[in-house]
Amino acid sequence: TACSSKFVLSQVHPMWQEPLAIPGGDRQSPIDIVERKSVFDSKLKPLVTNYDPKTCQQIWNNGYSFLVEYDDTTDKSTLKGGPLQDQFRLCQFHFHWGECNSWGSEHTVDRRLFPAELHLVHWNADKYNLFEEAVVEDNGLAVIGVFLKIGKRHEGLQKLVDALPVIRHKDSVVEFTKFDPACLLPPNIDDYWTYHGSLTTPPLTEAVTWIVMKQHIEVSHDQLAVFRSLLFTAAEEEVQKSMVNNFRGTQPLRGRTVRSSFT
Ligand SMILES: CCc1cc2c(cc1OS(N)(=O)=O)CC[C@@H]1[C@@H]2CC[C@]2(C)[C@@H](O)CC[C@@H]12
Ligand SMILES: [Zn+2]
Repeated sequence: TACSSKFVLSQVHPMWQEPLAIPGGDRQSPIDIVERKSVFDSKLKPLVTNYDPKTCQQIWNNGYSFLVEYDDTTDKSTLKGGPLQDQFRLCQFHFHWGECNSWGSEHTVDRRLFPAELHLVHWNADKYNLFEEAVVEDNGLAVIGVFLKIGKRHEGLQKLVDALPVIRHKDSVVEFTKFDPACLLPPNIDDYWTYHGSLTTPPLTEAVTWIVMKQHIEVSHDQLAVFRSLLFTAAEEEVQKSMVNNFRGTQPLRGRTVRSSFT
């Protein structure tokens, strides 16, 4: 299968065609984070997350990943500090993963790939009124990235894993409540890399302050296997396609500096 060690990752085609022209194009994500080239910035503050599980609303398969969506009409689930000047509201989190454990993450660290990557998407509620407004602004979005590794079962993730079979097909949605996304963060969120980039799925807008955690979290092989049981395709389509390899390849750094909050 494609997962045998001799298979070359470059032959894995992401599920959507890269557009020819990209808005701006010199601040695209994801990137390869070269540890020894990242610059320690002592002015970077600790990240402050304040998530209210009661704002968790639903989980849906959007045909690219599955998104756990939060009520972002008030300041109940917020992110501030770190590299951020303003307060951001959590609107959704989702994951990217591979067809096997050899690849699946979007960012890489010294070219190292992880089996999956979690993205917690926030928008700047101090400056804008809606996610859709912020998504086209330089300082509009902040996304926390967390790498996943295969290891012991993640107890907090299991409630999410149990909901996935109900949303197997594209455009399916199910109510999902009282989930605290803080349980998906690693123990130490003070060590991270940060840089200016873009969304990694259309509209690919260059609106994101990326905050990539140095520490990963562990999930079990069986938990990640349930991610792979999802489908890109809608129920009525005759050919069903497994939702795997839903990651974008790394993009040119174009002179950007990656800062680190740790030495
Ligand atoms: C799952 C990857 C995904 C989906 C979406 C975004 C971003 C996403 O991943 S990423 N890696 O953070 O770029 C930002 C735009 C979002 C979209 C989900 C659907 C929307 C919320 C639309 O309803 C309007 C804006 C859209
Ligand atoms: Zn993402």
